[in-house]
Amino acid sequence: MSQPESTSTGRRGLAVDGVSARYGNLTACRPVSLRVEPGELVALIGPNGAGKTSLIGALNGTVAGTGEITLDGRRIDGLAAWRRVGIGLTTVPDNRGLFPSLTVADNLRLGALLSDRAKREKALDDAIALFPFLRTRWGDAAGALSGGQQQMLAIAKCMACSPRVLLLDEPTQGLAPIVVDELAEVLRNLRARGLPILLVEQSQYLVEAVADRFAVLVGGQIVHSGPRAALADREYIAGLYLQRKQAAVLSH
Ligand SMILES: Nc1ncnc2c1ncn2[C@@H]1O[C@H](COP(=O)(O)OP(=O)(O)OP(=O)(O)O)[C@@H](O)[C@H]1O
Repeated sequence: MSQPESTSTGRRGLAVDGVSARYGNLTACRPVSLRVEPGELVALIGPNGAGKTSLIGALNGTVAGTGEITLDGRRIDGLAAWRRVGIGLTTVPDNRGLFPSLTVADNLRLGALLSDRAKREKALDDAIALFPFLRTRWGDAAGALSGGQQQMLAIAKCMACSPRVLLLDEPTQGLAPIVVDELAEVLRNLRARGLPILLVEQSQYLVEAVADRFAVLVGGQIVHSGPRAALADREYIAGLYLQRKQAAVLSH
């Protein structure tokens, strides 16, 4: 990975320039560039195995990668994963990243641990304010919550880290449509607060409900990007997914 963390462009939000993701000799995602501005929700869609989760991993530092990642003008690609979280790059992983046997309270406290000490209590209070039901489940094991409530807790845990950007990997997995609507409302609310959000999602329903822009990742490459309105051309988007069959999906 490239080293400097100090370069400041003065530009706010998330800037991704030529970021790839690798597992040893396997390239899961070729160099990708994208921007997520403050108050913007960008969706990354694509077929299974396209490299979406791997790209999220390269951004948050849990998967090896190359390229430049800049958050609010600060280069972070040379930093360890935990330091990226401390700076404000937070992820809700596809498995939600909760500790099921710990209480709701302790999951949130763990989330807040990486936020600046002086801001920790306020970050925790803000996270709970977003999801008031959490107070009623404060002492319950996270694993005892419904799937939808666990997803909200996972987002609240990230909010307790005082995020500057939120990465969300397939949050609708296993959720009933009514819960997906609630999730859409939560994401719109976070976006309205100015938080940049990068959403990886298979559900076109959620993407159409919340995204400002989208990009299609196929075979580890962005093959198309556009405003939300362009998603209406479902036949075209579906055709892009099919390119997967023709593309050399992974290079070794
Ligand atoms: N830990 C790993 N080690 C080796 N290869 C991996 C690993 N994780 C993913 N891959 C490979 O990288 C490629 C991209 O996978 P990835 O999970 O990033 O795709 P995806 O677009 O998120 O797919 P899905 O929507 O099914 O989660 C796949 O071919 C996958 O087999």
